[in-house]
Amino acid sequence: MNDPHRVLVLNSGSSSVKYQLLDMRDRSRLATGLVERIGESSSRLVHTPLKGGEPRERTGRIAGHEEALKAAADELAADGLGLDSPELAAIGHRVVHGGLKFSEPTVITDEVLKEIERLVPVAPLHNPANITGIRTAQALRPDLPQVAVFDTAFHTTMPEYAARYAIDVETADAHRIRRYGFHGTSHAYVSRRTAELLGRPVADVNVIVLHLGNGASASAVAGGRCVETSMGLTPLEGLVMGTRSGDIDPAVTFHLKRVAGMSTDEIDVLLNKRSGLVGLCGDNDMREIRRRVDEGDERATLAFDIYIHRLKKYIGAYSAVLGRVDAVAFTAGVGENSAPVREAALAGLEGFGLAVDAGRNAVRSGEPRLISPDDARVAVAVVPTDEELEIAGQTFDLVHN
Ligand SMILES: Nc1ncnc2c1ncn2[C@@H]1O[C@H](COP(=O)(O)OP(=O)(O)O)[C@@H](O)[C@H]1O
Ligand SMILES: CC(=O)OP(=O)(O)O
Ligand SMILES: [Mg+2]
Repeated sequence: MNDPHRVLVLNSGSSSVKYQLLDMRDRSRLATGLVERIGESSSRLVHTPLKGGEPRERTGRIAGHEEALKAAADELAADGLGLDSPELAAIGHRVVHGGLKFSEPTVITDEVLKEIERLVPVAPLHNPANITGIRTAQALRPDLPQVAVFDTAFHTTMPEYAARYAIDVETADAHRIRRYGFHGTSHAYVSRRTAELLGRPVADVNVIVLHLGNGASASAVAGGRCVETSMGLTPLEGLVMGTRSGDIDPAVTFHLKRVAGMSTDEIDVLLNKRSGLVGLCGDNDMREIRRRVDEGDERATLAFDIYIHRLKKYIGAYSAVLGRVDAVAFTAGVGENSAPVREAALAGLEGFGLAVDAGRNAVRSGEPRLISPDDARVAVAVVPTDEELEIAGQTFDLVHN
């Protein structure tokens, strides 16, 4: 009989769950799925069996993450890929905040789960969903190893001068306040794939990775090691995001408290859920924003310009941090799909050796590709991220060795 060779990956977000079942003998996907708008009346599950069969969609309220995972398990079972299969080797979980303790993929024990719970205040949108995902999976297959792969892990190589905030050292250390960074699985995968695309060893290549999804972050990766990233103690710092403000003067929060009479919780919701693109123009989907920009909508245009301006500042800053940049790589929903964002982000940066070829930029493809002109000093690439494949690989390596 075959050794167990399948890995289920769960990527539980604040209001969605993405899942993939992979066969690790050839790293192929057996099924993928997405449950979105969890907790709303308009929840939707889309399940795609990849070895025969059409995508299936289910709509109607899915109350919480536990129900979402059970629905996903039912869909897998309907394809003969149920979680009860002896071929399943492990379940891999994306865990957003791993704090200082976790710099490697980790088999989840009660201790590990406790530490992930302790970190809820610094990843309030993400860690609770990750914990529910782990508990539900444990209940379904208590005998299987469950592995946590942390968003923060790749950033633990940041030098102290990049990771430490310039605040009182004793206070910072007492509360473990420092910059952790997130989306690390994606930054690691994309920087590696970018080096492959250039046909050069990772160790020789300096890359700026722009992970532009609903959450968004930039990283500077020197020879495969992260040296700087835009998210901080929590996934709120840095770039303008779908619903998050990114960088602001921290005194804005005191002002909102003292002058506007807002509570800490209200400010938290304002900055995490009612800011960024949605706060600026009412939409957080870049497709819709671009449609409005093309129609001359002023609020959407200003939102787009603010988004691009912030991105440009980070590209400039990370060019200085790296000293020599070999490539800029765009990834995640916006980075992979929005040619106007890529074009605008690099416009005027010829002095940095950065340029986009309009024809190449317009090509739609799921493959890693260059969009810079042949004579460009710095390569510009679109590199689709695959957090699930990366998590599956790390999970399988850990339980197999
Ligand atoms: N064709 C497209 N053009 C522009 N933006 C897109 C397109 N497809 C998706 N997006 C953007 O990608 C975002 C989702 O990115 P994704 O990486 O899936 O985010 P997350 O993992 O944070 O949910 C959407 O909110 C939307 O703004
Ligand atoms: C850490 C983070 O922001 O994740 P996401 O983009 O999935 O919200
Ligand atoms: Mg994402």
